[in-house]
Amino acid sequence: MNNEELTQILSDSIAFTSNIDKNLFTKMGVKRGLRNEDHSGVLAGLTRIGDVVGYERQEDGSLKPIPGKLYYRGLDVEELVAGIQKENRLGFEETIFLLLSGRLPLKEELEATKSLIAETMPLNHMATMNILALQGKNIMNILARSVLELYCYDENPDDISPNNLIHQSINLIAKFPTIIAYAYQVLRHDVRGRSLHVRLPHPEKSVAENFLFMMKGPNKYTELDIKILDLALILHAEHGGGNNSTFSVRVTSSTETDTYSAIAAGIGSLKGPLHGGANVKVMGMLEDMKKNISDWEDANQVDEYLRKILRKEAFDKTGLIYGLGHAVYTISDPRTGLLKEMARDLAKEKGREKEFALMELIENRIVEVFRESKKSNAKANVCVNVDFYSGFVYDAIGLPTEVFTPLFAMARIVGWSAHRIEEMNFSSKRLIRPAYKNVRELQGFIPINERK
Ligand SMILES: CC(=O)SCCNC(=O)CCNC(=O)[C@H](O)C(C)(C)COP(=O)(O)OP(=O)(O)OC[C@H]1O[C@@H](n2cnc3c(N)ncnc32)[C@H](O)[C@@H]1OP(=O)(O)O
Ligand SMILES: O=C([O-])CC(=O)C(=O)O
Repeated sequence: MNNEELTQILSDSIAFTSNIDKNLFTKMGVKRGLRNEDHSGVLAGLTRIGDVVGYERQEDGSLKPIPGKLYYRGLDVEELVAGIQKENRLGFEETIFLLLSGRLPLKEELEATKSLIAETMPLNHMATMNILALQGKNIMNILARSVLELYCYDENPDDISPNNLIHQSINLIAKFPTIIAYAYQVLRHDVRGRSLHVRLPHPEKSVAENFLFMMKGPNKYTELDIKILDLALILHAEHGGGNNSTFSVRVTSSTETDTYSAIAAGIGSLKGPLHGGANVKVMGMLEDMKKNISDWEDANQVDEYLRKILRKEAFDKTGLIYGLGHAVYTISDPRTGLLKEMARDLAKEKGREKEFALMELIENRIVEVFRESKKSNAKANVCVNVDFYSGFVYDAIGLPTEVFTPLFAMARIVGWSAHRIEEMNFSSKRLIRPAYKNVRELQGFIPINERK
């Protein structure tokens, strides 16, 4: 038997070995996807960091859908954004302090946070050379490998004292933009044959501006580009303990492993198209739609294309409309509205109003088409999620698709850090170790000469 034949046998066995009847979950009281029958998440922990609210529990136990709310350390994110915008400031560094410390910074604390982050952004020479040498086309993969590489440059990588956890968190938060920008520059050089630019981050610039500077060079971005990137970073920074990547970080951290291993687990999770990878898929879906409908203002054509996706006849044929649906939000994702309003201004500045109007039309049609196509077997409420507009925003500020999901990681590293610190420091902590019910019947050992 050759290797291919053996692989085929093993691959054919998957249909049998992985077949677990959906009804068994209900019968045995096992929560599929750690979700209750009403789609709400099984409570897996307590946190003081983020709160994601999409429904209210009624006295009779049923869920009442409500407009989505997101809180960072008890502060409504819409209020945080409005406060920062009113004072005409950028806010990502303030969000970092808020999420790590639990409160808004005083003026001098904010200034110190900005300086510390900017000063920590540069990579040392060896780390730069090693990251530049990493081969590969996927920047999430390169980011995970780079994070594991940083373990080697840390004198105390396994020290889990609170002080060292903060030190490591700041280091990773500050270095993610640099790693991502350099990884993209290498890709651009290797794959597209363009010059290799390794720009040093500037100690006076914000995270958002430094990222644009390292990606695009001086004078290649506008004030609005910086502002909207900063907003996107604020909005992606944290999403409670239950989102898949943060939960992965918490699960991994509960073994008391090192920071780099735990964060690499989060990156691996976020890369998936059902989670952070959806922003790339949304743009692909939009491009495909633009090619396949003749009139971008015709709601009937938009509806028909969306129906085709749901019938697995269009785009990636998975039957999924990317940027739609959420495990918690029902009526709205509060981040989508905030991003959309700035995206509207951006579309105007960049002359992309026609595309923005198409996105708005899709947003207006998507829920109805979903409901009518899915009928009774889908949950009653769906809304567009944050990934729906984020890809358009990044594209409009001239950032390439390869960095869309890494940008999500560049923000979420803050939430991951806060959750890792909480997971390792709450007084009644326990190793996270749920159970799986085995539903395989027993088999006996058969001597090798008697097997058929
Ligand atoms: C930042 C973020 O991570 S936000 C999420 C980003 N991901 C996406 O945009 C990918 C598209 N969306 C989805 O896949 C889903 O909506 C998820 C995974 C995000 C959330 O799903 P859940 O709330 O768990 O819903 P659930 O998986 O229980 O789905 C219920 C039904 O609706 C369907 N459904 C949910 N979302 C979608 C969608 N976007 N397109 C098509 N069908 C969908 C499911 O296939 C399922 O149908 P079924 O009962 O016939 O099997
Ligand atoms: O909460 C979730 O499941 C996914 C999400 O929106 C996020 O992580 O930002």
